[in-house]
Amino acid sequence: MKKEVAKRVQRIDTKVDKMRMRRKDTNTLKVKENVFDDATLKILYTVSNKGILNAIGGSISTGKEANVFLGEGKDGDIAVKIYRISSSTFRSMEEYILGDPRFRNVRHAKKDIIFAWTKKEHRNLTRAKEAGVRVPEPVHAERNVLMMEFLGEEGKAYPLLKDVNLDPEDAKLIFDTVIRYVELLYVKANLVHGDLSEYNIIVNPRTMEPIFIDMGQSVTLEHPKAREFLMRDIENILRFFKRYGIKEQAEDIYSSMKEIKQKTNKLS
Ligand SMILES: Nc1ncnc2c1ncn2[C@@H]1O[C@H](COP(=O)(O)OP(=O)(O)OP(=O)(O)O)[C@@H](O)[C@H]1O
Ligand SMILES: [Mg+2]
Repeated sequence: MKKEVAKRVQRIDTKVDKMRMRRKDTNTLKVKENVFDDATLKILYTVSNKGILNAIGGSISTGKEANVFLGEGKDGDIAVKIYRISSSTFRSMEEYILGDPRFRNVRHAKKDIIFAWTKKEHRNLTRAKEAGVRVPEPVHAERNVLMMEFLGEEGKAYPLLKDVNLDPEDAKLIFDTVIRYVELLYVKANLVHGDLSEYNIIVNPRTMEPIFIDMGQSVTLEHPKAREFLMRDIENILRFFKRYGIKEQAEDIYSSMKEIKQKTNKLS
């Protein structure tokens, strides 16, 4: 048993080492920041010991705050989203803050915020799923590492909505589903995505099914800006689908959702 675990860790280690090597090659490499700092490596060991992640593979994406990798889970491919603890902006901040006794705990605080954020994304995905919204199935959150269903085939991620060629019929179908999901989130899950756009919707190219991703910033309706975020989400969607001849008004969509919400509340 121990041996097996060691083997798994070794596989993760080898992959990490490869990543490190590739880090030198800034052109091919997408991992610019220290994703695999010691703390994160430890987390990868932990989830490896728990049997959740067997190996970590190639980079799927490098974002502002997180990197997404293909991973090998218990039952096949999973997506591994790693929030970077040390971002470059934070490092320069450290220079000013470290050594100042008032901020003795700031590094700790920053970490805690990232961990809370990761957990929140996991929880938001669960909540969205329970409301009937198609999202990547959350697998596990550990510190700054979120593991979830990999949306893709044979190691290749499905495209984002922004990169899919749509005929007007598919566009209308996807649009209707996206609006239905926004409504389900709002009415059933009490959630607003908060960063919804063609960049955070994945499309299964075979079924043309839209899938919402990136829900770390999603807020509950108690949030003071929930309404503002909801309007912005709807407007982003309308802006994207305008090119396919869809010309609805954000206000109308919002009013209709609000009405349904009020009716649902009265019933319960
Ligand atoms: N479950 C998944 N399956 C396949 N690909 C995914 C999955 N989740 C994310 N991706 C890919 O990784 C990219 C980045 O993911 P995501 O949008 O969640 O983070 P992000 O935009 O980098 O976050 P931030 O900008 O806050 O750093 C997506 O655009 C998508 O291409
Ligand atoms: Mg994103």
